Amino acid sequence: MMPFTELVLASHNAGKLKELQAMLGEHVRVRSIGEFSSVEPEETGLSFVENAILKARHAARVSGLPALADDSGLAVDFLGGAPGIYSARYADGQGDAANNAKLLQVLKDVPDAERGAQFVCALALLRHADDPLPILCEGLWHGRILHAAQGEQGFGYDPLFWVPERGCSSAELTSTDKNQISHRARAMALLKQRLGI
Ligand SMILES: O=c1nc[nH]c2c1ncn2[C@H]1C[C@H](O)[C@@H](COP(=O)(O)OP(=O)(O)OP(=O)(O)O)O1
Ligand SMILES: [Mg+2]
Repeated sequence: MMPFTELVLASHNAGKLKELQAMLGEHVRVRSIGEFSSVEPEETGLSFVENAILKARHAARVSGLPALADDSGLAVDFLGGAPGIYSARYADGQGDAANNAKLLQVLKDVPDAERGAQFVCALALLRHADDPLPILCEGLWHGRILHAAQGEQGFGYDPLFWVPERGCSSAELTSTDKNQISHRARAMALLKQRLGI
């Protein structure tokens, strides 16, 4: 049984919000943090989990509702896991296109066999701002970094992420397909188990 009827999604990323809403919308009334605040808390944590908790805590505090946050990113093997928790800030806050251009440039001479990468997603659910025991779930999605952007769907690094099990980039998947196999989908499946929904 779902322990509450309404929750706030603590993300300012439209692509993420759409995916989370699609995965959760039939179970609970989903609100967006944008309805309550436009302030984005600084992501000062040193792990996905810490950042997810601090975003959820902020959202729970300003909304008075249970809050779910997603902290995610791309970990590239050749780069020792970078950009990782700094994925959104990889090109110094210039946005997705600049992040993607930088990644392609950095990996320019790296052969296919060394272009392995994983998307990482940490979800944190706080029942209230002072919840001492957040529910934490994570998901990984293994793939490879392409040599050029491919596809128009999704957001962020999707056009650069080759999905071996589908033989296309993540930006060439339909949203329905991506939402069944992605890092976020895996983390969400665990969260649903925890919530009994
Ligand atoms: O499925 C994905 N497909 C493509 N790219 C993705 C995905 N999932 C995370 N990413 C990238 C986007 C961003 O560069 C970083 C997340 O950063 P992250 O701080 O968690 O999110 P954000 O700043 O965009 O929004 P917010 O913090 O308000 O939730 O990883
Ligand atoms: Mg962020």
